[in-house]
Order: sequence, then C-alpha cells, then structure tokens
Amino acid sequence: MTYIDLNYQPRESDLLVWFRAEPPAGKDMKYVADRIAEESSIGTWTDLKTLLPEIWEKLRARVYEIDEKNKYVKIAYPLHLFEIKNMPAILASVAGNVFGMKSVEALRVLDIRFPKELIQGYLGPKYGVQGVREMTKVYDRPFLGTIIKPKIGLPAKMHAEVAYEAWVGGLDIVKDDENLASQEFNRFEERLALTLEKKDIAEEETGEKKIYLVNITAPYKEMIRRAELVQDSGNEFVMIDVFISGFSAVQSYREEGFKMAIHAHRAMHAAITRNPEHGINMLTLAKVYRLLGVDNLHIGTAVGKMEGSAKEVSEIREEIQLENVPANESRFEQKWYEIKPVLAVASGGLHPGHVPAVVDILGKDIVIQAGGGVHGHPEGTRAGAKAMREALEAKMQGIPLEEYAKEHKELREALEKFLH
Ligand SMILES: O=C(COP(=O)(O)O)[C@H](O)[C@H](O)COP(=O)(O)O
Ligand SMILES: [Mg+2]
Repeated sequence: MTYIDLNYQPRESDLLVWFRAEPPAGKDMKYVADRIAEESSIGTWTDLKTLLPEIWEKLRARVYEIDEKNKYVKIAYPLHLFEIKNMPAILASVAGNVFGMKSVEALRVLDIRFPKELIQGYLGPKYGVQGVREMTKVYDRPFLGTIIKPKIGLPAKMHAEVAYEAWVGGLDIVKDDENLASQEFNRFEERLALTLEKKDIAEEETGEKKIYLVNITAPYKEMIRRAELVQDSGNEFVMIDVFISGFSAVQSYREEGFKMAIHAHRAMHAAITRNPEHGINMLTLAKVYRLLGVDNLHIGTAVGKMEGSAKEVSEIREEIQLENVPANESRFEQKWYEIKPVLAVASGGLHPGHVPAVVDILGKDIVIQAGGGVHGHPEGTRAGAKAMREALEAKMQGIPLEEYAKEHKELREALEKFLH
C-alpha cells in the first residue's frame, strides 16, 4: 500500500499541500512522502483491518510530485476528507501530527492551495483594503500608525494622552500593544473610554478620521464581552492576537458578526514560521487568516527589527491582496474568488527613515506602523508622528528624505537620531 501516485493529476477540487521534507538517516524522499501522506489523511504506522477499500479509494491523500533536489513533496487531498467550515480540523489533518513523527526528520509547510468549494465556506475580511479606505477616506497613500509605547505600563489616562498626541501629530492609527490587556494599571474599560474621548477631539482638530485598534485578546468569552463593549462604544476596529488566540477563536469571532474590522497581530507566529526547515511559513498562515476574515494583518517589514526578507514579505503581501495569485517556484496558484484583499501591516523596528523602502517593497495598500520610531523621537510623540507623516509626504512626492528634512524639523531630528 502506498500513497505515492506520481501519475495522479490533482483535481480542481483537491486541497493541495506543498511540503519540504527531510528524511531521517538511511531513508529516502519516497519513504518520507509516503509517511506524511499516510498520517495526514487516513492512515497510521501499520496497515489496518478497519481501513475498508472504499475508504482507501475515496479518501486517501496522493503524493503526486517529489522533487529530490529541493526535498519538495506535493500532496493532493480529496475535499471529502474535510469538514469544510472547520479550519482547526483541516489543519489538524494536513499540519498536525506530521510535524512530530520520527519518520520525518524535519518538515515545513510551504503552501496550501485551497479549492473553490472550501473558500466558499469562509467569510474572508468584512472590510479589507477598500473597506478601510472608505472608512477613513484615505485613498491615495499608505496608512500611518503607531503602537503606544512603553508596550505596557502606562496608566489608561496617559495611554489616551499619548494616543491623542500621535493622532494630532499626523498618524491615522493608534494601536494597543499585543500584551496590553486589562492589567490593574490600565483597565480595558477605562482605556477604551478615555482613548475614544481623545480620538473624538483629535478628529475634530485635524478634520481627519482616526482609528483606534483596541486589543480584545483574552479567553474567548471575555474577548466577546470586550468586543460587545467596543461595538457599543462605536469604535470601528478591534485588535486580536490571532495566532495566540487560535484558529478556532478567530474563525468563531469572525462568524459572530460584529461590526468592527479586525486588526490581526501575529505575536508567537515565529515559533512555527521562523525555522526555514521546520514548521509552517508565514505565507500559509496569512492565507488561513485571509480566509478566516481579518482586515489587517502583520506580515513583516523586510527592513525593521523582525526577520523576513523583502522577497518573502512581498510574496505574503501578494497572497493576501491579489484576486489571483500566480504560481512560482515555491507557491501554488491560488484563486480567491469573492474573498476580499487584506490590508498588509508593516511593523517592527520602523522609523521615518524606513518609510521610502517599505513603500518601495510593499506598495500603497499597507499600514506603516512605528512604536519606538515615534515615541523615541527626541521631541516626543507628537513630533515623532509629524516626522512619520513628513517622511511619507516626501516619499509620495518623490523627494529624498534628507532633502525634505532640510525644511522639516521633526523629520530632520528623527533622521539624526535614528540614522546616524
Ligand atoms: O510593537 C510592535 C512594534 O514596535 P516597534 O515599532 O517599537 O518596533 C509590534 O508588536 C511588532 O510589529 C510585531 O512584529 P510583526 O509586525 O513582525 O509581527
Ligand atoms: Mg508589539
């Protein structure tokens, strides 16, 4: 019995997984491919009296391609193998036990190609790129945002004041940090109320729409309670640590039907995305989050403090924004049908000096977020926000930053501190 069928032509309706697999000492690629297909579909370590021929015929996975040089294995799974609207269970098959088997030395999921019938079972983003642009009336440039710093520690009142400074300085978006929840020094309810008061004032003073990404990450019931508070407050967005909260929570939350858009922070993703030989890459996770329905997603910066090359980050950007993603040497073709594009978030170690490079790599449908790069400005948050806005103005007008900085004090001070 083998799951290898190199003559098999995958059907449009199959779910395809592209693995990179490392065979254990003394074993070859065929062996390892067979073990992966077996464990991730219907089999186990020995043959079974209970594995009826019709199950074998209908539900087994098929290894349809093995690339010895790159150690790639491509496997097709019949859609009947899955409960379509159950993402956690789908991942339990194709990206579950397989990572821990002794018969596989190391294993990486490089891509999952979702078929149309599966995609139709998911909501995708409620707003996505276009929806967030309509919400804010910002159509012709990237969004600018900040994460309040210190990441935790500020009392709610100061948090709101720092948010105000960032908004009036010129940023569109203020975000809680991923580990700010409802600590004793900064309770969720108080932070929400005070920050929204300041948001109203900032909107009035600037004539611009401002966005507050309030972190509702918590055990699920509490997360929903906080989402209800946010909905009642009229705020347009929530933030969720999607990887930490889990696929079940993210799918369920989106299906609850709240009005707010979802900003997805990916804290902890690197525990499974970082090692190039093992785990699941960010591209695959990003596809899952697009399907589940987040509106904004952190994808890396290529230039800041977090890992991720320019090629990798721009491929993730394409994957979450294009309607039809073309295949290349390490990804499948993917059609997204009715699923909206996600706003990509570049964040982590950024400051005004990075703005031109981030726009060159990722384009305009992004949020450029800087925490330290705003609140670390020598003159404080408002000047830091102004410097970010000036950097973006310079980029949009095609003027080199150093030149624009001659006439723009805040940008000049930022570049002096962060670049020299
Ligand atoms: O708080 C920050 C960035 O702060 P700062 O601007 O001070 O570095 C975010 O949590 C990181 O962006 C996460 O990384 P990623 O976006 O790669 O998931
Ligand atoms: Mg953070």
